Amino acid sequence: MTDLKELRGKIDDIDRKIVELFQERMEIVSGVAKYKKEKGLPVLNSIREGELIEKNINYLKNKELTPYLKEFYIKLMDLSKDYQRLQIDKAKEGINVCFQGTTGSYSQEALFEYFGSDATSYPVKEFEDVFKKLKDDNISYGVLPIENSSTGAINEVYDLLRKYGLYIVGNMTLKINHNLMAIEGAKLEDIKTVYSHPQAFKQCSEFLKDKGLELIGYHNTAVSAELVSEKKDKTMAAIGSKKAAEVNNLKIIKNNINNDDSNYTRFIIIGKTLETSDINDAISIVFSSPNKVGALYDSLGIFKKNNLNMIRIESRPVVGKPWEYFFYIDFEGDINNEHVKEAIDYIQNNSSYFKFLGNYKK
Ligand SMILES: O=C(O)C(=O)C[C@]1(C(=O)O)C=C[C@@H](O)C=C1
Repeated sequence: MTDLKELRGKIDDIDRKIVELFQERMEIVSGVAKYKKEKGLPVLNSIREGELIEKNINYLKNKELTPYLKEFYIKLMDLSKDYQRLQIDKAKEGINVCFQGTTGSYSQEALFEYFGSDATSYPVKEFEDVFKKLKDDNISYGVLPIENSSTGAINEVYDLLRKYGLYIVGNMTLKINHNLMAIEGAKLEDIKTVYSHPQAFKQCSEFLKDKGLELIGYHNTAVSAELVSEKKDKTMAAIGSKKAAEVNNLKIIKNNINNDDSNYTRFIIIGKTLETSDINDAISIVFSSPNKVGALYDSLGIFKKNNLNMIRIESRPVVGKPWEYFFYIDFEGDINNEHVKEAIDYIQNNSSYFKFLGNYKK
């Protein structure tokens, strides 16, 4: 009879190999989790599981083991899925993102929409602080509003994108519903002063006009709500999101006061490095053309020549050079595409200033 010790010795040798292979498999599975997270794919793929079980059963020489091997793979892939979910959750938890404003601001709402509610959000006072804060090792990304569908570009953010060597790595659009809010018991007739971001005043100009209200521009809609809540003054109101009213214990006196019901703000996500991925389909650049006949025309023509769809153009003045401009262009494309490279090379070589701002998902 074979010695039990000897058999166990053989099992130990096999197990060591299994552990090595198990570890190797789980490391690959972790890569699959990363890919699935980026593409927004579900962890479970029943078709792949079925195919994998069938294929591996075919490798079996001892067919008596079929149900055992089947069970083994079902359990193995359950563990694989558990591990993938853990990796995805860990990646979300680890993300620290900075935004301008305070709890309840639209930027924070955009941040949670983009990164998920497990992300840790850090508020800062000014737009520029978001850029500065990204120098900290523990902050990975920043979220900033870049344009509104009713009032246009947020110029300060455009200017800051040139000043700092950071990249646009994503963008997201949020529907903005502004509300007039005040402390409990206050009525519309009591309100004399309204605090909010100047952009919000513009977006609610129809509602605000002819009411004799004093409008005081503040850093941010949510900071305005915070102030009104602190002052406990019935004559003061703020304009901001429903969330800002909730977190500051304010009552909404009038909801949806924006001029246009389809009021959207587009936010950009900025990061420290250029992030490339095969799902990225939008590119942002900024350049300034020499002040001579046809220079801008030629630069823009290169997009048509390369069959690239321009989606946005903004201009900002070059301070110190009257009537010279920086042109910000967003166009569809992926940085690895030959036509994109050709267009970018042309603009770079024919501009007095050029900066690549990022390649991200539209
Ligand atoms: O291939 C995949 O899509 C995986 O996620 C890997 C794996 C596996 O462990 O083999 C895990 C979960 C899926 O349901 C299918 C297969």
